[in-house]
Amino acid sequence: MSLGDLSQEDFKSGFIALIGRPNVGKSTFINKFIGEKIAITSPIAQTTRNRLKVILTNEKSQIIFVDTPGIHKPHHLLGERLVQSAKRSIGDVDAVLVIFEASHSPGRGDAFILNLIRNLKIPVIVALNKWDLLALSQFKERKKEYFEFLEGTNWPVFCCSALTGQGCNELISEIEETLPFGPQLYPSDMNCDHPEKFLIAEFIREQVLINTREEVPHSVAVSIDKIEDITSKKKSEQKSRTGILATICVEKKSQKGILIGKGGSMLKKIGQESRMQIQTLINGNVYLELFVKVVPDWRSKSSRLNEFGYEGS
Ligand SMILES: Nc1nc2c(ncn2[C@@H]2O[C@H](COP(=O)(O)OP(=O)(O)OP(=O)(O)O)[C@@H](O)[C@H]2O)c(=O)[nH]1
Repeated sequence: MSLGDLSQEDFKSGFIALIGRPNVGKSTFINKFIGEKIAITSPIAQTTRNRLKVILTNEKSQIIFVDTPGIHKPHHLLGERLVQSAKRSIGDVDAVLVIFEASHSPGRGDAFILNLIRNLKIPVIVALNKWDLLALSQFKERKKEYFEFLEGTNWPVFCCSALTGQGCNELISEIEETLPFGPQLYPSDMNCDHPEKFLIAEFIREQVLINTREEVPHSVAVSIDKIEDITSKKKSEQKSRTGILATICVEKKSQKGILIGKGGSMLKKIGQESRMQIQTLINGNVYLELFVKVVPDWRSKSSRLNEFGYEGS
């Protein structure tokens, strides 16, 4: 672990918040920038619930990305907390990367975000993401629509794809350029401010979202009950192994049934797929045991939200 040369005068460092409607690709950008999977992504909106800081360090700069939950009109207490959390992030950073989904023309939700950041006193960079979904014949028209939509802002605009990486290097150079001069704030080998336990829970939640689609989504939370070294003492079986016990909490009995699936098939699939991801994260073998518990209405209960780490203001 090493900190950069703090006396280096031309080093740049700072925090940049990723802002955008749910599902625009904020987490996919973060993973692409870092070159490994840290933030969870799924086709279901509002995957990101906690503020995750992801750190990208090189010889010239340290960029600290603050992933935020997608901004939208809230429908319940969890939704309100997510939007509060995203708004709070904007107040604490050196710059904002606002992401729009270029596969659609700008709409009312985008205008809501634009109004939120229009008068900010910090630099704003615009990413028109999912550019890979556009046909060549749409490029010119879509660019024009967004330039009109952003009129009067003077913000730099990048057409890119967080999925393919198109335009991402240019975006990183612009962010580096924008950040203030300052010392390295985190060690060079640290790329995330959340403990592994949190990431493990997020990987399991991601597989629940991907595999159950619309049937369970937002009423799921994962708690990690135990992580222990279960490496066999036998000389012939000396491969290191980590045992993980986790509970998936849902709001309704019917959701528990969906999660377990016929003969336990769904839970088995979720377990197998999240285990693969966790093994890559911790670089070792994993034995994962999952339980499903019904906690009625947890999203509307303040104490439960705090327990799962969704802090209020
Ligand atoms: N085709 C394409 N798909 C993308 C791109 N970026 C993200 N996606 C997909 O869009 C979906 C949402 O991406 P996320 O990164 O989870 O979006 P998010 O903004 O973090 O979502 P929330 O956490 O819900 O706010 C996933 O299925 C991604 O694979 C892109 O550049 N091109």
